[in-house]
Amino acid sequence: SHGWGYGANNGPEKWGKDFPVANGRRQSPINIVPKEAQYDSTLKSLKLKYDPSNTKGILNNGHSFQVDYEDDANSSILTGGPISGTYRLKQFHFHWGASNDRGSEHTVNGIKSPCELHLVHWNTKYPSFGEAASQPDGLAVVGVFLKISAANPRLQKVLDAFDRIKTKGKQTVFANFDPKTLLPDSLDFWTYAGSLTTPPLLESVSWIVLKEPINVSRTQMARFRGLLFTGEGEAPCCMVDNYRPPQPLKGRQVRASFK
Ligand SMILES: NS(=O)(=O)c1ccc(C(=O)NCC(F)(F)F)cc1
Ligand SMILES: [Zn+2]
Repeated sequence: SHGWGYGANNGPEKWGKDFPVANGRRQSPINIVPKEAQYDSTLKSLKLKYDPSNTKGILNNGHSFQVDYEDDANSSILTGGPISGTYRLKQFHFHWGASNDRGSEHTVNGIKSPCELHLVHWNTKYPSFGEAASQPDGLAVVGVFLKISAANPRLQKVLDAFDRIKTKGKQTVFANFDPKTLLPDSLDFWTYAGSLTTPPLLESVSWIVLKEPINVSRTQMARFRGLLFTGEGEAPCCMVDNYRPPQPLKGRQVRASFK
């Protein structure tokens, strides 16, 4: 059967058929309107502590590529910000467009970025990621926008792995990568209660979207677009436009950690 994807027949407009929560009350992504975000002085600063030796590998999962981390100890964790307790890093991945005018999931004042990084963490009050993913306070995802600028040397190691994960299902060894190197100087953020942006669209995510983008060059973006949605031996389909558009806010409040 044809699973979900980003094509005309299985894309975001069709997900509600198999996943009715697609029309739920806390869906992601959203359009962020900075002027309507409420500054909340009680928000703590974000604390991210990552151990590069936890890096497990890099995988083309047919929707994006992700870098997976060991999560059987509190060595790569997120604390502070809007969350209470300790959340462990599970993986990070990206969403991007076929051209530089689109690709991000969150938008700011209706403006799309060419790419968006998601660092996915789960609440250690639950026994596992899978368990946490079904709880309203189970996950915390840090979103970082990428903007076209000079080449970002911190992305090079990720890009250099693409030749080995070109097709769906391929994974390769990837070691000692510190995701902290992908973060901007400022950890100022917007935060709101949302969901996974891909099926099963579970409403379990505390979203933490950084205000400051990181750089990516046109050439580096072109290499993202060289990955394939399709598996080896299938008619090749470029992995591009793997983003869900903004969803209705439905009365939710977006808070800002900064004035
Ligand atoms: N794009 S996102 O919102 O950061 C995002 C993050 C994680 C997952 C994920 O682990 N899906 C598999 C699961 F949990 F079993 F359903 C999907 C989307
Ligand atoms: Zn994502």
